[in-house]
Amino acid sequence: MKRIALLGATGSIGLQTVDVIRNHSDEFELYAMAFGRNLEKASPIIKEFRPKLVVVQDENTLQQVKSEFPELQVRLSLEGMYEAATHDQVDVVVNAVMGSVGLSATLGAIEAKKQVAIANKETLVTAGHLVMDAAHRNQVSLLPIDSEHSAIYMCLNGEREKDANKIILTASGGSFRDKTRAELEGVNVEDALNHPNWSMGAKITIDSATMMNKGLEVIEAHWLFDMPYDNIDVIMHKESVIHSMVEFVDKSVMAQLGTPDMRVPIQYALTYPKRLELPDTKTLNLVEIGKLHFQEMDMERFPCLRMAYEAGRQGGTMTTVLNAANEQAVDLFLKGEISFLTIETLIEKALEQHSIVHQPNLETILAVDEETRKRVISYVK
Ligand SMILES: NC(=O)C1=CN([C@@H]2O[C@H](COP(=O)(O)OP(=O)(O)OC[C@H]3O[C@@H](n4cnc5c(N)ncnc54)[C@H](OP(=O)(O)O)[C@@H]3O)[C@@H](O)[C@H]2O)C=CC1
Ligand SMILES: CC(=O)[C@@H](O)[C@H](O)COP(=O)(O)O
Ligand SMILES: [Mn+2]
Repeated sequence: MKRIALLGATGSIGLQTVDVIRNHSDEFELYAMAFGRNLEKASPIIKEFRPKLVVVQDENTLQQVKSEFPELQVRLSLEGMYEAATHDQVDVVVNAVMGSVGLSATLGAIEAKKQVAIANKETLVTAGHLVMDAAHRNQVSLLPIDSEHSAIYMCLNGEREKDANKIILTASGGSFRDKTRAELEGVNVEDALNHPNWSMGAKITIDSATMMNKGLEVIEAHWLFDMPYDNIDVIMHKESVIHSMVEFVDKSVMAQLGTPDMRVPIQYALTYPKRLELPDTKTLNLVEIGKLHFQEMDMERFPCLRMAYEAGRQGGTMTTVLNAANEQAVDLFLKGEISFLTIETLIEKALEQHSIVHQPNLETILAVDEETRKRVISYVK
């Protein structure tokens, strides 16, 4: 029985992880869970699984949980997530919170030598060198949940690291794939949240529409698979059937395919190296699909992807700024305070105005993150 600490339990990945745990209750126990403020979603999970420890984002939510579940141990905020992630009864930490707020829990879990299943890509973008250094020191392997990285992990299974030549990430194109830049002028939040293939949380759905999601995934792949940026390609593949590919030194290419269902990579990260049945997911029917399409990425149409490659190549705190500026700008867009195209303008400005710090420690990363968010707000208020 694996005891799981699930961070971000009320989100899109969190709820699908709960589903996986429910379907394999003989293999997994939900020992601890963290969420923000969504008690409506958290309450039924607590009732069903009776976790030993629950972490919430603020005092008000903490009081509500305590009054509904007086016997529960409830903790607050970042310290609480750290406690859940490092708890001596926990075997596996699933990090499915949104944003760089997940960083200290990831680092804590690694130092505590937990198995870490990571959906929280912002952790790797903001501080990939710290996370990977901790993982190597503690001999902890990070099991990716992000669909592309799970696909790459599967393609590399049993291969020698040095035989992999290139990673090819596929991009769906998001909600505005077929729009020109001029047509993006008038788009609204509702349109942007309408992803063609995946049902996901709001922030990542906007990232997908700006193509920043793929940019973050390029940086995530760089750290997870120790691959230089020049050897990571992105291609447009609108069907999201091929989740990603690896080209080897002999030009053989391995791809991982499946219908878009995040429970597949979530479950694989929990069961690796074995697999378990996933009965209610759709079988891939290539004959029904008929054709798969591929297209080169246009860096002028998708400047967020260009900025992510540039920030990744510059390294140091540039990716911290990229991530924090993006999180802040997307938040402003979701609140209706800026237009869709202003997201990329704000990120570009924050990157231009930042003086890089090389090999930043955790303190510097947290400071740059906070300062960048404030700066982005100051550009519009
Ligand atoms: N959704 C998907 O299919 C995919 C997601 N990912 C990645 O997985 C991560 C999660 O994405 P997704 O599930 O879509 O996001 P959601 O927005 O759906 O969920 C985010 C979760 O994090 C919680 N949360 C947010 N801030 C805090 C905080 N300060 N303290 C505690 N909990 C917090 C939320 O709580 P509450 O709602 O209660 O406030 C919620 O449970 C992201 O990094 C995303 O990029 C990667 C690949 C696919
Ligand atoms: C499901 C998943 O992993 C998302 O990150 C997905 O990749 C979004 O798709 P695009 O960013 O390709 O639109
Ligand atoms: Mn992805």
